[in-house]
Amino acid sequence: MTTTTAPTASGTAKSLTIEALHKNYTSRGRESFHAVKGIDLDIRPGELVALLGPSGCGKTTTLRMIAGLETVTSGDIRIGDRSIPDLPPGKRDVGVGFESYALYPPLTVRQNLAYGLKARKVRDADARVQAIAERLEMTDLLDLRPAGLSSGQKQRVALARALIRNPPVLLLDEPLSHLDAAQRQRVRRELKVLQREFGYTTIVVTHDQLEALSLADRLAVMNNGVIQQFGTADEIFDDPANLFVADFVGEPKINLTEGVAESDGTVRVGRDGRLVSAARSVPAGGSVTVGIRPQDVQLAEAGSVSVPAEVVVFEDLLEFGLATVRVEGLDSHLVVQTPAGVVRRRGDRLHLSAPPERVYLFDADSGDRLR
Ligand SMILES: Nc1ncnc2c1ncn2[C@@H]1O[C@H](COP(=O)(O)OP(=O)(O)OP(=O)(O)O)[C@@H](O)[C@H]1O
Repeated sequence: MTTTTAPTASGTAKSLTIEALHKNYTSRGRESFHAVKGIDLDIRPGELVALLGPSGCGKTTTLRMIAGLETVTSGDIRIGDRSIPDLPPGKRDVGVGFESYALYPPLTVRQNLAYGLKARKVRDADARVQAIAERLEMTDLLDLRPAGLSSGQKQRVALARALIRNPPVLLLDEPLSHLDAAQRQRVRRELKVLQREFGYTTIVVTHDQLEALSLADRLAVMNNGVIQQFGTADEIFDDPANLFVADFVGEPKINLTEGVAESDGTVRVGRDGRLVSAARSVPAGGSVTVGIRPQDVQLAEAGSVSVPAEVVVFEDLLEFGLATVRVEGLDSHLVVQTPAGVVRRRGDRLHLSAPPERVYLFDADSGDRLR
């Protein structure tokens, strides 16, 4: 396997490979907790991967194992060809942007940023501090001490500290969560520019999908200590591996409803509705969970294979509209995205359909995708 690519400003970009990684937290007198359950990830040199998942799914634990802040229960982590679980954190070639990573209180931000560089006798340490501070819009913070910083300011300092060493691998845990909206957008863009420029192989942990989509080359969607799907945003959005991924990724949220597979290959939805799905591995008469994204719902002719519905509420969001509709025989409403300028009113009757490859079917018990 090749593990290096073209030289970048930071030297040579390195791959990051994770194999069968497990973490079992054990503490005396307490039940052990299996937080990470066999993760595999193959991250290309210079690639930015977002680790996306709900609170408690094991994202931070995974990052801490790569950084060496947490021991590995089993499995391997390699940077390039080098296996790192037995190396101390300082020898791993990893830049860590964790908020909790303490700054030295008596030193100013400038001194904190320069500290590691000076310890390694880097000659242009002061110039590098100045340069990174300018890129992250934080020159005004350089002469302050950590105790005087807001949480958003601390976050930018943590990011600067991770970047300043030009590490081949960069690990960022919720790097923008405390910034206000405008700042978040600017720092996000700058982070991406720097990451591209210097070729850091990067993992960003986030539970914010917009952040993940805008930053990442590929997303790893995680739940319950397991990677549920690893792919580009389009792959994950267009071809979700299971019910969890379909439900977790996408805004507005996917419609999920119960359905019954018919012998003619259609799926019954509600009392009178039917849809065509491209899924073939569904036994006739079987109960399934049907998933359709609001963006994929189309209007159909009355009498065609479709789902009759009635508008309950319409929201005009300028760039598009959202119609919430009631379907006879379904417990919950469906949401339909409509093009800009199309106005629906309460009581409007519609016939809904969707392209067959966009009508996702999931096993009603396991949530596995039926194809
Ligand atoms: N030191 C520990 N001992 C025991 N259990 C732990 C320990 N640290 C974390 N856990 C548990 O492991 C699970 C995963 O935690 P982790 O912090 O990795 O999740 P996360 O996905 O990063 O969540 P969040 O977004 O809330 O930080 C959680 O259930 C957490 O309670």
